[in-house]
Amino acid sequence: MTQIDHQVHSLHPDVSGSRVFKFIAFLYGIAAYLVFFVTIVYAIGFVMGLVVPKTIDTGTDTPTAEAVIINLLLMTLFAVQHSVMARQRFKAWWTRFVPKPVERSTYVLFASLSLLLLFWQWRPLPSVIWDVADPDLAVTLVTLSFAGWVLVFISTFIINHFELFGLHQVTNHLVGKEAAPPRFKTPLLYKFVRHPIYLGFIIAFWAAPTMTAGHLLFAAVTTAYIFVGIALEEHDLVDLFGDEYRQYKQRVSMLIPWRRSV
Ligand SMILES: C[S@@+](CC[C@H](N)C(=O)[O-])C[C@H]1O[C@@H](n2cnc3c(N)ncnc32)[C@H](O)[C@@H]1O
Repeated sequence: MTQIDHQVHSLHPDVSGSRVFKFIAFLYGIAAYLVFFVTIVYAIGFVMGLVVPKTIDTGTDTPTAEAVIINLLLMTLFAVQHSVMARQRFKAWWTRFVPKPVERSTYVLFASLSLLLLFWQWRPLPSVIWDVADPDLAVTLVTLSFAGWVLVFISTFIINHFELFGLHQVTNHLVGKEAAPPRFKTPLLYKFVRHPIYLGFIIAFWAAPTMTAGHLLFAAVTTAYIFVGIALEEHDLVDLFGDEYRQYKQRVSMLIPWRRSV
């Protein structure tokens, strides 16, 4: 290091290890988690058409073609943000600017904000595709949709809820604990399907007693995106865990427990 470099370094010391930074990072992690939590709870109301002021079937009246384009753009924005920011190469690049301990929280925050934008700007397409008349069947579908959301929540805890949403990372950083390297796990539900969280989303989105064109567009595009997301995620998991993950793929089905192929 030259004399000048040394002086510059002394003027701008690395603050990421300081106690103040650790505490601010921790508060940021909590704030990002709270934004995520509000977003996911809102998502349940948005998709199921319950309680929240703006649902998948309400909002500004928009001509059909325009509504489809706006909705597709909103879903594409979420998909691109969510997939690009999850890739190892992107993480390696942007942790040059974003401190590593808050990388996951920042990802969670951006994903939540792009979803909130989607909920806010989503245009309804009210044509009814199906409307279940039988009250028992309608209640069964609503229950199934709730069960899908419950499956999502339970599965996040089974795989590691607090690490998935960044709280684990900022807490470890606060108390000065080294981040553990990622471990391959197949706890409980992961012994039956490789992607219980995504399965929960698919069930929650499709099990609807009244399916409008807008809801159908949402369910179809998100399901297609889930399959793309699975391909990208599994590519990374094979890179990370090698044969252990390859064998898991052969042993355990993707989404449907009794079907090997999916
Ligand atoms: C949003 S979670 C979704 C997990 C899974 N795809 C599911 O649907 O339940 C994505 C994170 O879980 C990690 N992951 C997925 N399966 C895993 C496994 N069997 N063991 C460890 N980590 C896993 C991925 O690397 C990724 O960081």
